[in-house]
Amino acid sequence: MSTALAVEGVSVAFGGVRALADVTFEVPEGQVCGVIGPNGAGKTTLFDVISGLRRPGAGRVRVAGEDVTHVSAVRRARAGLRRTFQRTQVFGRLTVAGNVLAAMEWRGGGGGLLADLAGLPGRRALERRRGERVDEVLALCGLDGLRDAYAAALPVGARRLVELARALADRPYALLLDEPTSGLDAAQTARLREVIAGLDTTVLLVEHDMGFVMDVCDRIVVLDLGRVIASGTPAEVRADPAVRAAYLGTG
Ligand SMILES: Nc1ncnc2c1ncn2[C@@H]1O[C@H](COP(=O)(O)OP(=O)(O)OP(=O)(O)O)[C@@H](O)[C@H]1O
Repeated sequence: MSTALAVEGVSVAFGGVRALADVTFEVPEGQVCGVIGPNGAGKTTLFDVISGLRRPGAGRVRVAGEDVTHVSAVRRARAGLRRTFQRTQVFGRLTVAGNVLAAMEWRGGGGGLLADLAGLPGRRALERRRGERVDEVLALCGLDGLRDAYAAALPVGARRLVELARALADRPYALLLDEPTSGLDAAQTARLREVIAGLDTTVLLVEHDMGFVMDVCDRIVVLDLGRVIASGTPAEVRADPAVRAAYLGTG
């Protein structure tokens, strides 16, 4: 199995605070990996480093074997590394379907104004394919009933699913999900679990809901004070005394 994401000896310091200290782990292609740890453990900083929003003081990030440590966040996203945020980022003035369509169009390839004017057959075929993909992704995320609703009017749980649909729209290589269940009700959480289980995309997720993490993840990395204190299958991590002490306070 090849490695989709690799974090190698990554360190980040904010003044005297070591947010990440020599963090190393890998996520094999197609696997779902959870990152857990108490508040301030460094989870958000790790996501910022992997997605390219923050340069590490030391270490490397590889995506599909390529060293992307010095590649911008936008170029990483264009290459198929997608991220959702703790605070949802959707276009409130667009409908749910419009949001998903916009996520497919931002990469370009539509042919631009000239192609629009000429109404090229290729462009029409492309639009039809995109329309079909929008429908597919909305159905996958349980949003078909909200297709024409404006994103701004939606409750937070539905907005989160719109963000997920946007991230999935053009079949990303890898997905980083930041607290994906926060704001979701039980039915939406169950749907999210199904969506993640059905993906063949590599997923790295930060999540506080332990039941969810244990359920959906193939492997889990545990951070505490910027260090990896354990990693392994959910069962291994659950049984690890260091994890119980640091994270669950039951050591
Ligand atoms: N921009 C910043 N400036 C200074 N310190 C920061 C900054 N961002 C994070 N830190 C510190 O780095 C450490 C790791 O923070 P980070 O937000 O990555 O943790 P986290 O695991 O995501 O926490 P939470 O679960 O609360 O979101 C914390 O001690 C935090 O206070």
